[in-house]
Amino acid sequence: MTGRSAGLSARNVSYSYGSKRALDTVSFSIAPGEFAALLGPNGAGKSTLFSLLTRLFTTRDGVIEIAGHNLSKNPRAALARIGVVFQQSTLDLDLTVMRNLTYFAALHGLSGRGARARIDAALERLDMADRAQERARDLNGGHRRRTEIARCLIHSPSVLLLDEPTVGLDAAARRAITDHVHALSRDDGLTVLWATHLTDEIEDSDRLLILHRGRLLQNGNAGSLRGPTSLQDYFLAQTMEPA
Ligand SMILES: Nc1ncnc2c1ncn2[C@@H]1O[C@H](COP(=O)(O)OP(=O)(O)OP(=O)(O)O)[C@@H](O)[C@H]1O
Repeated sequence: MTGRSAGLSARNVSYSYGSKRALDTVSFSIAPGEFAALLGPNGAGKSTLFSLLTRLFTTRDGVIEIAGHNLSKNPRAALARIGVVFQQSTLDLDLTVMRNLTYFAALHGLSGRGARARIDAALERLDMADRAQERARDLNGGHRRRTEIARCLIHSPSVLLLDEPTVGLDAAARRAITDHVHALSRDDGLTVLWATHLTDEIEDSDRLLILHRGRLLQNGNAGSLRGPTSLQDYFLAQTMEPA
């Protein structure tokens, strides 16, 4: 399978740092148009999984497929289909929003009018069009994040990976960003994997993946999994350490 039809999947993926097992036979599959929340406490293995999905690290244990491309056999094609927002901001603070995005477009071989049209569309999608000429340094944290999300759309990826993208933001900015990214999955058919440890960023219709100590404890519809319990209580019950 190729193209937008295949979403994101991991099959029996494991990873160790020396003798420390950080991921243990993790398997899941996220369909196009699906928003999957990867929920786990600190140290669960979320960043390790992101490092494998973006090929910062590689493993021989397990198979990762992105938009139908096997990541270890066909890394170029697979990586071309993902848009990534890392935990740490990677904007150049001295450049304007537009220059940051133009630079990124050029890295993907996009220039001229075609690039400009994609950049304008991406900024519009994140309600950032009127800030295109502002310096990144002058933006608040929420607008910087929205710039980064717009940037990761420019090359028309089919899978978005966001590693705790709301860290350090206030409640209003967090809400704006979670709403924007939910809309990207629902309305544009993007496959989204969103790592977080904050349950209020997750909607009942989302797929919920609970990762704890490197193992995937739950994988299913968030509303069905939590039932009558609040997601926060459900998550705590799943991951509580014995006293
Ligand atoms: N370079 C490393 N060497 C040894 N152990 C590591 C290394 N990086 C991470 N770990 C361990 O692997 C496990 C998973 O870490 P990871 O950073 O993937 O978790 P996380 O869910 O992203 O946590 P956080 O939310 O704190 O970023 C943890 O027990 C962590 O201590």
